[in-house]
Amino acid sequence: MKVVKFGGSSLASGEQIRKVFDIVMADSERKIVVVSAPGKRYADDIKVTDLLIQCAEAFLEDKASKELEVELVLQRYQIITDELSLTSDIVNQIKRNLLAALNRDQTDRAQYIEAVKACGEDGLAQLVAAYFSFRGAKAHYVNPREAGLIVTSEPGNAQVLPESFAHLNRLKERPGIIIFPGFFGYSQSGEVFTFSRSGSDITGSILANAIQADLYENFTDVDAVYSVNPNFVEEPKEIKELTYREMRELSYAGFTVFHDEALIPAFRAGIPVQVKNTNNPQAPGTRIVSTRENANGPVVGIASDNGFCSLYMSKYLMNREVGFGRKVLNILEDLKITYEHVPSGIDDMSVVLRQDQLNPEVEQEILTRLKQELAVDEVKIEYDLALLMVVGEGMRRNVGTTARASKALADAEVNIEMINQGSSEVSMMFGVKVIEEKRAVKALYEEFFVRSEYITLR
Ligand SMILES: Nc1ncnc2c1ncn2[C@@H]1O[C@H](COP(=O)(O)OP(=O)(O)O)[C@@H](O)[C@H]1O
Ligand SMILES: N[C@@H](CC(=O)OP(=O)(O)O)C(=O)O
Repeated sequence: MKVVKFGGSSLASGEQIRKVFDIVMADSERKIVVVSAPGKRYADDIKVTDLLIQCAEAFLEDKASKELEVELVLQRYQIITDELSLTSDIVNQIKRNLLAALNRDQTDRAQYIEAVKACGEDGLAQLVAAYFSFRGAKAHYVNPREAGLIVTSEPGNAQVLPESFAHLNRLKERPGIIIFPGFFGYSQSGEVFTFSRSGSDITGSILANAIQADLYENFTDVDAVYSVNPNFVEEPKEIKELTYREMRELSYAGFTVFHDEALIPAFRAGIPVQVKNTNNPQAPGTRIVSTRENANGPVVGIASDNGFCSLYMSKYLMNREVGFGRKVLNILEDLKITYEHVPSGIDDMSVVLRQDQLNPEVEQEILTRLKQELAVDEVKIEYDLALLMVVGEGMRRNVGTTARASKALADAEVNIEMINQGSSEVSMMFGVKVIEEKRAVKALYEEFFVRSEYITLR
């Protein structure tokens, strides 16, 4: 049995949904189909989830444009329905559900937005199920509440609760193909909560674990996971096979093609994940597994992400002060700030954070508390950093990878602000200024994928 997830780009139009139908019907093992909300049809298009967020905000603020915002959402479903020659019944049903969410109680703002956001996936799952039936397939929509997908009550950041897996396991006994909306579940008290953005990947992985699927197929709009972001380098090398650890590091560090939290449920059940292209299903794609046999050099991929800052502090004899690091992290915990890395020296320490967690007041509070409570000699925050992650299980066995990476960056005149060879042993992090991000990624790609191939060929 297989679980198949289709991303928003695979469901953005009637033409795309026809491809989805053909893919699912081509393999009778494809039992559960997880769908996202309609995504972008072209570069400047707006995803339905973003339209829904705008819509919820317009209702909360009682803006004059609120009816128009509803129309924009419904239009997307109407166009798809027309393209698939379905009757308007399905759009009327989607409209009723959306209006019910929009007209609900607004006391809890976050909860209100959650309920509206989930309408994107929920409506499209109903539409896709109607289309499959129209084409003569035995398929039906299943709601996550009815199926027992129970999650924590964290708006936009829900986590699956363990009891869900036993409930969802029963889905495999249902006849026909199940069309399941991704991205959200229900709390124990029955309220909708969504996963973090792009979280339909997580739903697919949870379902694959729950039914002990043989494979979790994740269909998107690229032929494979590439060794570097294809928006940075033209026609980058495809990755054939990756381990869960490598993929988790890469997706967390910027490979948006697969959600970083989506690997854990599949990994725990030992289910391989295959990333494939809806627009080119013949392409083999990328397989994510526990152990990898193909060892093509120490590095498998280079990811990058920006929007980070570094909180730097120094204090003479910091190394001898018991509890210094804990006190710094306590201050951040008090302010509910998460951190990414903590590179440190004898007398200094940096904490790398996502900078959207700071504002002038929070920044001032951190600086004041560090000076008053820890008596640091120097403290400063450096903004606009990009983190580059060089990933590969082969790095554990190879000597000199760090030297090669730093030389490549030096040759490209990229100033390295920070290096952290993490304890995971499969990754190495470089901090650079955001303006140098692309140049740095290209230099590393050249070093590990272009130059090394050239050398081997010769
Ligand atoms: N290393 C990478 N390999 C492949 N795609 C990548 C990589 N890094 C970023 N991407 C981007 O991820 C996109 C697919 O993810 P996403 O847009 O979320 O798809 P979906 O709509 O299927 O959920 C690709 O079109 C590509 O631009
Ligand atoms: N529609 C949601 C969830 C999702 O997974 O979308 P996509 O498959 O288009 O990344 C979002 O935009 O966040």
